[in-house]
Amino acid sequence: MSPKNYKVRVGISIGDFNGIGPEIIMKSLKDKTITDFFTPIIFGSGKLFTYQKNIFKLNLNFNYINEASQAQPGKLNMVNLAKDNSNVELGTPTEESTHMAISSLEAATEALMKGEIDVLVTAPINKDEMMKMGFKHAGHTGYFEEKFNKKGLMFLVTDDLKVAVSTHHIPIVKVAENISKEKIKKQIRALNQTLIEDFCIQKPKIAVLGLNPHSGDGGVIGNEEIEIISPAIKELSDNGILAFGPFPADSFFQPSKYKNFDAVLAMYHDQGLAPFKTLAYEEGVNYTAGLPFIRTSPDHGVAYDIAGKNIADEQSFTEAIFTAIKIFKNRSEYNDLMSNRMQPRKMVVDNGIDEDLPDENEG
Ligand SMILES: NC(=O)C1=CN([C@@H]2O[C@H](COP(=O)(O)OP(=O)(O)OC[C@H]3O[C@@H](n4cnc5c(N)ncnc54)[C@H](O)[C@@H]3O)[C@@H](O)[C@H]2O)C=CC1
Ligand SMILES: NCC(=O)COP(=O)(O)O
Repeated sequence: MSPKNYKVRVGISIGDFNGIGPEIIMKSLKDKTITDFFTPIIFGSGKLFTYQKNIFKLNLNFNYINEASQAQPGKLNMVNLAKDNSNVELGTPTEESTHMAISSLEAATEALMKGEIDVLVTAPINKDEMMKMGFKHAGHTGYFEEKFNKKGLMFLVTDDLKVAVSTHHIPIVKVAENISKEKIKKQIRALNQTLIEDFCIQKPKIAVLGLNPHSGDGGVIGNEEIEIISPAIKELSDNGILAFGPFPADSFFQPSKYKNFDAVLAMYHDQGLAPFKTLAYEEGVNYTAGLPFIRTSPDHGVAYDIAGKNIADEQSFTEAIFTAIKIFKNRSEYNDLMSNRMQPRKMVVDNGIDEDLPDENEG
């Protein structure tokens, strides 16, 4: 078990440095007492951050290191991935900034897998530019799934509202064919498990949204609710998981409804993220649940339109850091609790996050 005063080592990948990544990272770390709470380890470049900290008039001092294992508590550690000057063109992605985004993510992920950092917080990337440079995934989620050989669940969280999405970054025309009873069952189990293990909610109540308008209206506007979603919910609730629905998505996000549940499973990206970002934008955190390692990020993108203007709000990034730390501590406590249980009472915990979920058909 980590002692109570253990300072979690928070790895930070910098994303596209021509977006708002470095600005929100530095603003999140600007308070001199921040290292009392955790040990930051940025995978970036000293010269790049020195240049940008002057633009944003921030007074930070970094401890430059060659690898994460050299990080020191009490300091703003920076793994210096590039010794030369970087050409900064705030507001425009370049080959150089995209290349650095990939290097930073890869170095941070390696450190995470080697145990040199405890959690990873990723600053926003430009998926399109990364894919043009050979990166295989339309986002971090797919990248981590491949790296960790496990299906993750895109889970957007605040204290009050938690929304997961059944399909991730795929075209809308592919959504229906990527929804299945088995997949939804596994995702609800995964959601149930992450709520217990990572968020300390003992008996989570989970709402599931329908796919079609009015949840299909008895089948006249689509059959996925009748054939796929309702049977999945029924099987799980027969087995003790508190899953409810399918609810029509258009009216679900009234406070009097969503506040009755600990989390929501939406069927596709914008069905879940549009209401989430409307209700919880500043403090929203994107957490990739169900993986063996902890990764969070802010709930926004590279924001090229405001890069360099010194108006980017760092709150979501700060929340991403503290959410990752909280999950790390909750998970450690949960694991301690489970491993200390007396043998006869030990349950086999089906975390429901089987590796055999079919890949989303992105093409
Ligand atoms: N985790 C990640 O790596 C994510 C990456 N993206 C990528 O970002 C790029 C741009 O995506 P958009 O849809 O334009 O979303 P965006 O989040 O970058 O921007 C949407 C609007 O929100 C504003 N905004 C975003 N973050 C802000 C902040 N911290 N403070 C103040 N205003 C903020 C922007 O100025 C813009 O007007 C795309 O390439 C997308 O793939 C988008 C979401 C997450
Ligand atoms: N809309 C969420 C998003 O784009 C972030 O995705 P990912 O990079 O976490 O896969």
